Amino acid sequence: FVSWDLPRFVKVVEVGPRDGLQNEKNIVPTSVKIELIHKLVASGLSVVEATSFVSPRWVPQLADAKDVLEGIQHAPNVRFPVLTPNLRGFEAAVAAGAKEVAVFASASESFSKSNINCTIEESLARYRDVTSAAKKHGIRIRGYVSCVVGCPVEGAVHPSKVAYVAKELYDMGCVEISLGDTIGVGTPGRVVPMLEAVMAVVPADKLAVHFHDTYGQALANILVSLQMGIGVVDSSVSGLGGCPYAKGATGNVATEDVVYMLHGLGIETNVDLGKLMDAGDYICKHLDRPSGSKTATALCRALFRHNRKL
Ligand SMILES: CC(C)(COP(=O)([O-])OP(=O)([O-])OC[C@H]1O[C@@H](n2cnc3c(N)ncnc32)[C@H](O)[C@@H]1OP(=O)([O-])[O-])[C@@H](O)C(=O)NCCC(=O)NCCSC(=O)C[C@@](C)(O)CC(=O)[O-]
Repeated sequence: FVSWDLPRFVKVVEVGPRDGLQNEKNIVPTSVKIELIHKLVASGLSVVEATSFVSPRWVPQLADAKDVLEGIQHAPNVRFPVLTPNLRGFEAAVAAGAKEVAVFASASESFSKSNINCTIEESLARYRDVTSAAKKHGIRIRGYVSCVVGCPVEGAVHPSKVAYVAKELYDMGCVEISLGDTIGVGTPGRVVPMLEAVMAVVPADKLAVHFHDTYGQALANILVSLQMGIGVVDSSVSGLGGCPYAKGATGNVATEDVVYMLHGLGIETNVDLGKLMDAGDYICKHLDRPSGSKTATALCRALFRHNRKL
């Protein structure tokens, strides 16, 4: 499966405003979320996952989903998917103007229970209702599979379980399946067999990868995924994030680091790294924390040294 034939273009799906901010201790004001989204769009990103229409009791950080979605300036050729865990979330999202939604299942039974309070089969039944409603409304629907290599409770997850859930989501009408290493334990040694199993049942051009960087393996995992034919990569500006129901998991791989690697490989993204760093700087200043992106940190230091010499 693995080859050096890399894609010429990779679509970067920015998940910072959703995955990045869902785990923040302090509630980020709606206006800051909207400004962050606008800055991310200004950097050239064409898909920015904006928020989640989930229970505010479960994820209070995103209780302002409706206001965020309604407050965004919708630009042509830019998509703003939102997470919907059930029909109720789907209906609220559509009422607020969503044109794309995402459902999220798990390859691990324990994580399904702790994240969405139901079994894998129950979640798939809910998502069949959501996908059929989405088809009626002409809404694009993405499916996530979480815990594709490891689960915070069960440990290693067998590739066959990931393939099963991915195929179910694909068969019910999800047009893209994002494979999430929710706790960031994967290495290329485990990611390759997982992708082989999934690619045997879902075409590579319908897959995306979503790596958290807990063990610093995300870029290596992305590179092998590209070599295996994947052309869509999820990431979070400044490496924000973590899942409230996966203790110890850090943020997604930083978008700045992904873009730097892709450009270094000669792969186009349409993303302007400088403008992306502005977006990262904006949210990090608001959160009062340094960037989780090694690229942003190194480029800022280099710029500082350069300016001191002038
Ligand atoms: C699925 C539920 C709702 C089940 O939650 P539940 O408690 O089993 O369901 P419920 O039907 O009993 O509802 C509980 C309360 O939520 C309300 N409710 C019910 N549905 C909605 C809705 N859509 N929007 C707003 N409110 C809703 C409902 O009305 C009720 O309100 P109350 O009577 O207590 O006032 C809950 O477990 C939930 O919201 N979970 C979401 C958790 C979450 O967002 N986790 C982070 C997602 S990240 C992830 O999954 C991984 C990913 C995608 O990033 C990829 C990766 O990194 O691997």
